[in-house]
Amino acid sequence: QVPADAPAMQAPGQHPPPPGHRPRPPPGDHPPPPGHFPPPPPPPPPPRFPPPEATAHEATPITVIRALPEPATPAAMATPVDPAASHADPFEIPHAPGVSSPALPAVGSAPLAADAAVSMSAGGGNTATDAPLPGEDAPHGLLSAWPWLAALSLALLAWWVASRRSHRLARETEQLSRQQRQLRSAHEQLRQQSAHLRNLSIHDPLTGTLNRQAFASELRELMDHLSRFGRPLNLIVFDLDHFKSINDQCGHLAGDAALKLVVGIVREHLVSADLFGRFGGDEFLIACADQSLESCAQLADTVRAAVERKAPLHTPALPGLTLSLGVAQANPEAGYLPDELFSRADAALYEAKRQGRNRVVTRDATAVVEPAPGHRHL
Ligand SMILES: Nc1nc2c(ncn2[C@@H]2O[C@H](COP(=O)(O)OP(=O)(O)OP(=O)(O)O)[C@@H](O)[C@H]2O)c(=O)[nH]1
Repeated sequence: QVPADAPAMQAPGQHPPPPGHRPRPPPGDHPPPPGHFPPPPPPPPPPRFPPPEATAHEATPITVIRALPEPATPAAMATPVDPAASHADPFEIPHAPGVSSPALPAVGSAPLAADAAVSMSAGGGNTATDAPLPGEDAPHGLLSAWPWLAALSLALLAWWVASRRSHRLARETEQLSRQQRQLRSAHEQLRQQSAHLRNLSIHDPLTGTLNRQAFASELRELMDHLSRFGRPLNLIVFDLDHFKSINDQCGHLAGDAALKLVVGIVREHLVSADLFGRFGGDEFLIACADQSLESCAQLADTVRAAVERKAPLHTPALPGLTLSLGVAQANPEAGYLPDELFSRADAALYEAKRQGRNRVVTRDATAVVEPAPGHRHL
């Protein structure tokens, strides 16, 4: 028996009555007759049961957790919801009669369920209607899929950016390639124009031979090279005989044709190492490297004879066209001085004119050379 003043010291429900305790009958009730046992007392409240002041909203997570483990059958889904039951617990998922409701986990041993309920409540106030139906993806599935969707979106964005960059680079590469081809073509045109201008600057436009300045430059280079080895260099200076009369009798164009004919004949007898230039007017120069004076004089006479033989056969005919040639040599004894060599060859030419034209005159370094009238140089 519990003393009468004991319940006043304890809060109701905080301390369960000891086992075997039977509640005190209300005042005025009669004690049960012998042999009659009162109904058993309700089970004591669990220690961690939500306090009486907890709202229905706070208890909702527990209700949802109870509904999740076992989905309702189609019959249960078709059963209308009992309004009374809704009033009792608006967040409880209705179930059909006869369908056993999933067992509510023991409150005192369900801390994980309580945590899950808290997390779902924080997600936006779940209600019984938010619970996934059979066949639907659970919100947890969507939540677990969004990182993959985000990664896929990032991958697509990266591919799009890379694709645009690749197309831009391809366009720029094509543009650069086109500009490179244009530059290469322009460079080739400039190279050809430069070569043409250089060709014009060093050659005589009428006959194509080296002009006076170019011949002099080439002669000095060749002379410097041969002087290092002590090899001879021969110079031929020749002039067309009575050329003025050809111009006067046959015309200036016939005079040009006579100049070209002579140049062509000379070319037929030269080698690539020889130099051929036009001194001016009807005078020309030939430089032959590494030959004896006699051999070079023989070459000069061969050219003379060819002009004399071919001129009458030319069209228009150039009868009486002959050459006078003077030959001199630069060697270790005579020295390698271009102007001195030219003076001796020019004196030999003057001597050939003086002796009657259409001939070859040679002047070696030991010969007494009568200088040509007037002072000429390369
Ligand atoms: N057709 C033509 N004539 C030229 C050219 N250059 C110079 N002449 C002429 O060539 C002639 C040269 O004559 P000269 O050097 O005085 O003497 P030449 O008549 O050859 O007589 P010799 O030299 O004494 O045999 C001049 O009448 C010039 O007008 C040219 O490019 N074309």
